[in-house]
Parts: sequence; C-alpha cells; structure tokens
Amino acid sequence: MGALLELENVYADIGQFHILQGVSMTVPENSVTVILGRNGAGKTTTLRTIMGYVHARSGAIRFLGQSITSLPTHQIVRAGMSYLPEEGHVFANLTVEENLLLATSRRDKRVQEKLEKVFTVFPDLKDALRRHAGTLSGGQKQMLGMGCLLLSDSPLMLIDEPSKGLSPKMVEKLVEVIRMLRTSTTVLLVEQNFYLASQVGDSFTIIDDGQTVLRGTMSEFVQSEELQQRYLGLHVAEGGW
Ligand SMILES: Nc1ncnc2c1ncn2[C@@H]1O[C@H](COP(=O)(O)OP(=O)(O)OP(=O)(O)O)[C@@H](O)[C@H]1O
Repeated sequence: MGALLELENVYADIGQFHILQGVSMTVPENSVTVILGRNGAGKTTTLRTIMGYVHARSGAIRFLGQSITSLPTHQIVRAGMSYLPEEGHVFANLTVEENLLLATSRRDKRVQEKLEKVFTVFPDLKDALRRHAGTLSGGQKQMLGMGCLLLSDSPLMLIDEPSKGLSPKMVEKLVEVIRMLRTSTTVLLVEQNFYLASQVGDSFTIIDDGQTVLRGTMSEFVQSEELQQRYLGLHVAEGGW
C-alpha cells in the first residue's frame, strides 16, 4: 500500500498569522485517513493548503510522488483530487440534477450508470432532481455534496467535517458512504465526530496548534482511552466528544 499523498513539515500562514507550524502526514492509497484535533487546531487549513487555496510557506506536499507544493488549485484538481469543504459545495441556484451533472465529465460514457449508483445510495436526491439546491435542508445539501464527490471518481477525496449538524441517522448514512468510497478511492477526512472517525478510519493524524502531534492506526487509538483523553480531551465514559 503506497503513499498517495505525503506532507512533510508543512508551514503555512493566513495573513500575519502562523497557522500551520509543522504538519506531516502520510495518506496511504485505498484507505481512509482521519485528521483529528481540537477546534482551531489547523485541520481545515491543512486541507486548504493541500488544495493550494492557502500557500505553503515551507515544507513539501507530494501527490503520487510529485511535488504539488506550489501548484495552483486547478492543476491540483486536475492531478486527481476532489475537495468537499465543511460548508458544503452546492450551487444554490442550480437544480439537484444540474449540480450532479456538473460533477461529471462530459466525456464520461458511464454518467447514467454512476447517477443510478448515487440514487441507490441517496434516494432522496432522485426525488429532488428538479429542486433548486438552495431549497434543500442542511443534511440534503451535504448528501448532494457527497453525491457529487461519488461522481467525480477522483483518486483522492478530501472531506471536511461532513457530519457537522447531521442527525445520528444521517451520520450512519455517512459511515456507509465513506466505506463505499474506500472500496474504489482514497479519502482524507477531517472529522470531529469520534464515532464516525472510528467507524471509517484506517489511520489517523492528530494536529494540535498547527502541528502534527501523533499518528497511528485508528484501531490503536480507539483502544486507548488514555490517548483520546490526552490528545482530544475525550471522555468516552461521558458520551464522547
Ligand atoms: N481567514 C483567517 N484569518 C485569520 N485566522 C484564521 C483564518 N482562518 C483560520 N484562522 C485561524 O487558524 C486557526 C486554524 O483554523 P482551522 O479552521 O484550520 O482549524 P480547525 O482545526 O479546522 O478548526 P475547526 O474544527 O474549529 O474548524 C484558528 O485559530 C483560526 O482562528
């Protein structure tokens, strides 16, 4: 299992603020890597730096062994990454169908087949095809974003806190979808919902104060209440994060 994405000692600033101060991680192919960390630790900034929205001041980011550290975002996307930001990514004035079609390539001959797969996972989207995306509920928008991600077929998918604001039932749906994504692609997930992280993650990276402080396999982390308490302030006995 080779590394699809590697970050080596990445530093990045937003304005005059030094936000990332030594982020390192490896994302193995065909697996789910979860970035954990407290609020404001730098998780979203890490994803935005990988995507080229935030400039890495120093350090290295490699995708498929090639440096992408200084590439503009459109070239990073073309290299094979999709990004679903925390606030979702749907075009409010377009219909659900138009949003889904935008996520596919015009040259893709399997669009219909892929759409059917998305509708199998999210039957609600099929019922809402003609609705403007702006009229969907928060959970439905998140599902539309996930549907677009499924259609993109990217080798690497970066997903930022997809469970935010979702009901426990929708979180279960996410577990199912992310497990499905894992069968054909690689996922780098930022997630504060420890239940979801533990259900889908193969490995984890913890970022604290803009730095990588711990990496390992998710099963090791799930088994260690001491690590959860030390790095995330998590009290499992009190019902989690
Ligand atoms: N545009 C900005 N200007 C100034 N500071 C920012 C900006 N964006 C983020 N930050 C700061 O950078 C730090 C890291 O933010 P980031 O969103 O990456 O954290 P996070 O770990 O994803 O947190 P959360 O879970 O709360 O989303 C925070 O202290 C935040 O206040």
